[in-house]
Amino acid sequence: MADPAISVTGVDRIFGKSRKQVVALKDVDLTVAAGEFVSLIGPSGCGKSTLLRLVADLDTPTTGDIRVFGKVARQARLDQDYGIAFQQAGLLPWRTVAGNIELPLKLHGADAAVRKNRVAELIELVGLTDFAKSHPDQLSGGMQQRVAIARALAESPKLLLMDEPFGALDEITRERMQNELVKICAETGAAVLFVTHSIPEAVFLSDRVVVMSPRPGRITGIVDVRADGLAGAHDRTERARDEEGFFHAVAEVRSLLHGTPETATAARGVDNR
Ligand SMILES: Nc1ncnc2c1ncn2[C@@H]1O[C@H](COP(=O)(O)OP(=O)(O)OP(=O)(O)O)[C@@H](O)[C@H]1O
Repeated sequence: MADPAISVTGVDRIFGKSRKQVVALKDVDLTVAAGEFVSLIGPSGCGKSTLLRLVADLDTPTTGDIRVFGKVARQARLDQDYGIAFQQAGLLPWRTVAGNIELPLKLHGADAAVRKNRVAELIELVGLTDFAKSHPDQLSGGMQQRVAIARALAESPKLLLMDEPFGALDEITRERMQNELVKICAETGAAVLFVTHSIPEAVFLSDRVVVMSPRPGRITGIVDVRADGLAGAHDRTERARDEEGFFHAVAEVRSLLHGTPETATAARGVDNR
């Protein structure tokens, strides 16, 4: 069987020493299958970003093991096995839309013709063909975020790590971006680990929603949205937002977040394949 996109085994992350110590993550085990969309949700400070940073090898666990497509996290980073998109689009203001998307390809030595074709493909994928020559300050927040997503996809990663990429957007733009992300994932087959504070966003986008508790950050339950009758994340359409299964999954995530799991939810909470 193919290696999972991510496997996190027995991970703790403790910051600082002795009395000033912060146990940001404790006993975290999580597997994200190839092509699977998994969201992390939990109160502020529960360690969501820390977990994402560990997977991206921007930080190192105190104990435990992290693999990305079967490789240690550092090797996966060196091999550019994933794309990253964070809340701030982080675009270079002096480069055009095309220039920003092209950057990772340029840094990694792709030749000019390859870069040109790939950038044109990506700009079309995120619907910004008319803005290829614009600069970031000429774009709305949603458009900037689309550029950041295109840039994260530049090297066709089979995994995307996204930390509240739509957190700064208004509700309408946010829903539109969620719909686009579903389409992009269906087209690219990429797995996603996605941090969010929004329950409906997590449910709409994900195959599974991982609920975390604060201090020390642990996984308290996992809601399999497909078990509520929704299509897999790649096949979701706007209509899913009105389905009964959607509301049921939202209620399950909410009850786990508030620490009042229903019996069924608690049973499903240990489902971590
Ligand atoms: N470099 C660091 N040094 C010390 N403590 C840290 C560091 N990074 C994170 N922490 C602590 O670890 C805990 C988890 O932080 P983290 O940013 O992962 O939470 P989060 O769930 O992403 O929060 P939010 O939803 O507010 O973004 C917090 O208590 C935070 O203060």
